[in-house]
Amino acid sequence: ERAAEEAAGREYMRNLDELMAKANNKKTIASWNYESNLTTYNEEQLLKISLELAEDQKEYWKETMSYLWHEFEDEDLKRMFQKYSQLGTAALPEDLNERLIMAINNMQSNYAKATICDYKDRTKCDLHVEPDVTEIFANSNDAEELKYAWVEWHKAAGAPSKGNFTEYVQMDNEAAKLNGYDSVAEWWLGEYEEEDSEDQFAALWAQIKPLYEQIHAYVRRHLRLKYGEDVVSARGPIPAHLLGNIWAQTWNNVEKFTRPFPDKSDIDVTAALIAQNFTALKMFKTAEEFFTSLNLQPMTDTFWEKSIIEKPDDGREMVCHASAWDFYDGEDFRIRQCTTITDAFFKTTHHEMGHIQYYQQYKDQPVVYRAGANPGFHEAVGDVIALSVATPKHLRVMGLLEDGPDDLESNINQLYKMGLDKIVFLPFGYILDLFRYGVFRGTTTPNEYNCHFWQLRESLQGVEPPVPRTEEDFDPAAKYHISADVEYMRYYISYIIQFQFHRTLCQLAGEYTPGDSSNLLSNCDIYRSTAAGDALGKMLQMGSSRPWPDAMEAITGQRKMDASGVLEYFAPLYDWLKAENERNNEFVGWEPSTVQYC
Ligand SMILES: C=C(C[SeH])C(=O)N1CCC[C@H]1C(=O)O
Ligand SMILES: [Zn+2]
Repeated sequence: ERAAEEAAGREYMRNLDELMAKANNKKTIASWNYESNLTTYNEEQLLKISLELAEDQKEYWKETMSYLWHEFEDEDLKRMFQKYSQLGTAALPEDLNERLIMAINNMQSNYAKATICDYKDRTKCDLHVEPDVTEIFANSNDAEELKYAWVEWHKAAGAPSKGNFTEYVQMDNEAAKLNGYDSVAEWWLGEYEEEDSEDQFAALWAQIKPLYEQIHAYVRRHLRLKYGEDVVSARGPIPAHLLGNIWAQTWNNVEKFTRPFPDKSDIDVTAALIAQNFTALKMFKTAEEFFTSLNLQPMTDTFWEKSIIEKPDDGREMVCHASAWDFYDGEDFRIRQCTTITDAFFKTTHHEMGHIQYYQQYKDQPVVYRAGANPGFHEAVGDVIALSVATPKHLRVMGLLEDGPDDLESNINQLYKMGLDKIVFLPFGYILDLFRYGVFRGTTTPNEYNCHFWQLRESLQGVEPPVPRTEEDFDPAAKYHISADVEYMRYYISYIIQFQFHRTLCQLAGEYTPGDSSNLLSNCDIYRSTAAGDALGKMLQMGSSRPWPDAMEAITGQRKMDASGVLEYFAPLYDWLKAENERNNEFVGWEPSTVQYC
């Protein structure tokens, strides 16, 4: 009797999966069209298709739940039914689902359309976050201009979304409850499939914090030397507008005036890319060639046909924030990014192509398994490749860096440059969803959003706003992922596990042996290693068919996420920073901010 039920269930699953592939394809096309051209028509189309699909999903769900799938013997079949038993936002009554979709669309389009005026020419008011505000933070050394741009961007992109954000929280929490969760926080944490995920995330931060405090103290010293004691205090948090990035999430752009050994050759990849006449297309082709050198997949013909790799100049409003898309038909995969010729975008191109590679590797899985082993895995793939690309050794292979010494000082400079990206990002990656968990759980209410956001920014990241903040401001929405309902813990996890993956792949490539200091992990380049590529590809093919510890074990032999990879990679820098901060009698850590924001 039960065997017959399981057989029927298996047949039902096969049909449902085909139906969902077509439904997902239709919805993804509507999303792509809207985000690529934010017209009212495209928004109406997206809403109509989303609501139709939600009604269909409700019907499928009733049939799915009519099977006694909890008692099935086949673990894999049970896993598929379990995933389909999660209706998601489609569980909402249609009117609430419409309110949720519109709240997110309103925030997303406010963010995409937000502009500020030029500091020097206040009549020029068409500066978007990409590329204009990004460039101001990359290039300006004028603390007043940076403060102006910071305040104007947060006014234009953050404050207007406070109402929509509150509506979104209410609707999304309603959906979470209909899916059996107390709030969206538990829904998002459920994607990591472990009872103690929150404790795991906190334990990872405890491992990393000492390293972060050292690089924070070192950077604060050099900013103090540059901007003066009354702009950057000796023992307080760092003002967020001086760190080379509008969100202060990575500090690469302060590298050029804070390097440990300034007289060593500078690795300015941006200048080299421009000198070598790199175009957006050449960046993409170069990144693709790294993947194929590992015996991984090239991009499909449809990819090259339908991706948008530069901001169209037809004056349309669009979502520029880089994204990679799976259209669930095994052939149509796309990237949309408003590429500019910079080192940052060279990294982003590899990052996005890592998503596409994952999509292609798991394209033969049932639709329900076409996802990362956990969300952090999806964000780590491209970054693992970029860790090899960023080495001086590889940059020389690509002719982007002339020959230079491989001595300790150059190595510390290189590690410092990587640390401004990878170590610095970790507290930022951690706090964005610590904030939203509090909001979804109701421990952060709408009249204290900004206060709680900045309390987290100060306590974990050691940064403070450049000017006082009030609850008229809503600074979280000035960050894309908050305005676009994109979970963020995935990046925090990625920046930790990518070093676990890198360490294993480097050993498979014969580029690294633990304990052998003649081949540093930070100088490993897995380029052309099919042994590394095959191991990575095998893990990617699993998609989300198994709990993520199985995927982690498949590639690293471990079943745990831990920061040992990060700490091993940056060990020489950690030692150097500790000695340097001691030598300068630098205060490590930060005292409470004197800026009013609660
Ligand atoms: C490149 C993407 C698209 Se998935 C991105 O959002 N990233 C990649 C690094 C962290 C995060 C960010 O920009 O905030
Ligand atoms: Zn990504």
